[in-house]
Amino acid sequence: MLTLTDLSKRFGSQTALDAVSLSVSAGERVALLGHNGAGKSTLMKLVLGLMVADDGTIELAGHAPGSAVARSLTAYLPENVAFHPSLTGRELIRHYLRLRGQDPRGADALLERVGLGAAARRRIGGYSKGMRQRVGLAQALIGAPRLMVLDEPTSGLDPISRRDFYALLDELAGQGTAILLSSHALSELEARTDRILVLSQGRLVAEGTLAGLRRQAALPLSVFLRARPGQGAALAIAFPEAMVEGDVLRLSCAPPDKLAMLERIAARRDLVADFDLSPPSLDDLYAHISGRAA
Ligand SMILES: Nc1ncnc2c1ncn2[C@@H]1O[C@H](COP(=O)(O)OP(=O)(O)OP(=O)(O)O)[C@@H](O)[C@H]1O
Repeated sequence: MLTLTDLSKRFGSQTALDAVSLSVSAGERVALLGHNGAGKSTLMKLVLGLMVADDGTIELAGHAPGSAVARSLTAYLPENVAFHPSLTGRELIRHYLRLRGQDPRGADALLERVGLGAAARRRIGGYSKGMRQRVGLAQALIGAPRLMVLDEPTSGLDPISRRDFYALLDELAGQGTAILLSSHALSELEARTDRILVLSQGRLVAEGTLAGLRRQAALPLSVFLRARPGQGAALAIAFPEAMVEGDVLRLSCAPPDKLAMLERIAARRDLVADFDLSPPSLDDLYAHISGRAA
């Protein structure tokens, strides 16, 4: 549905994108991750035809970005949606439906779909940030787009609204819509996207599923041991490399050494009352990927 090949964009001496190649298939949910200034918005604006690349090519189902066909296939939700505050949600969506040559009576169903049915007759000026984001999403759903480009769509949404939002994306992807969204937070993308692309200083520095990125990074797991009553000192001697954290011992374990670590713990069941294994957090993983890139 979307193919970028060796895409570069410079602003004066600033390289915003440096030879980025990627693709998004129909029905695929792809997340673009990166720090502030990594190039995410620039990439999206190029895909939408709002800017022209210095080098490289973009194809949307074989069409050039910004062409009439490409525009009709694509929907966009900008990072900061700004709508006229004195219009109601319903008036606004009716307006956009008319602009797209569609029946304005479809507005209520669209607002219902994004959870704004009850607020449809209220003025947007009185909406919360999350509600304005949802109006933006309703607007992006007009015309059943084949490609949705969503710039930090979940910023300002509370956890329940985020969950609802990703459920809606699942539904759209299930109907074959290709989705490219940007985010700062790896932690919110777990199980919600098919592929993650990490941009750093305009370059694509990592690509894969979350599980694949975890495997590539091979970050150590944390192991927490709790001693049997009165056995704390003996346990610390048995695991001399451990750090004492309150009433538990903390060890670090490389992924290939997991089984050996379990055997070692089981061998000291006379000292160990309980243990926990915790994989590296998504924030650790992201810090590792972006740190390595820098
Ligand atoms: N119109 C512009 N003129 C000059 N420089 C720009 C322009 N747009 C973007 N840049 C620069 O290009 C780089 C990438 O910016 P971009 O907005 O694409 O990053 P981003 O990943 O979307 O960041 P954020 O997460 O903060 O939205 C930055 O260094 C930015 O300053």
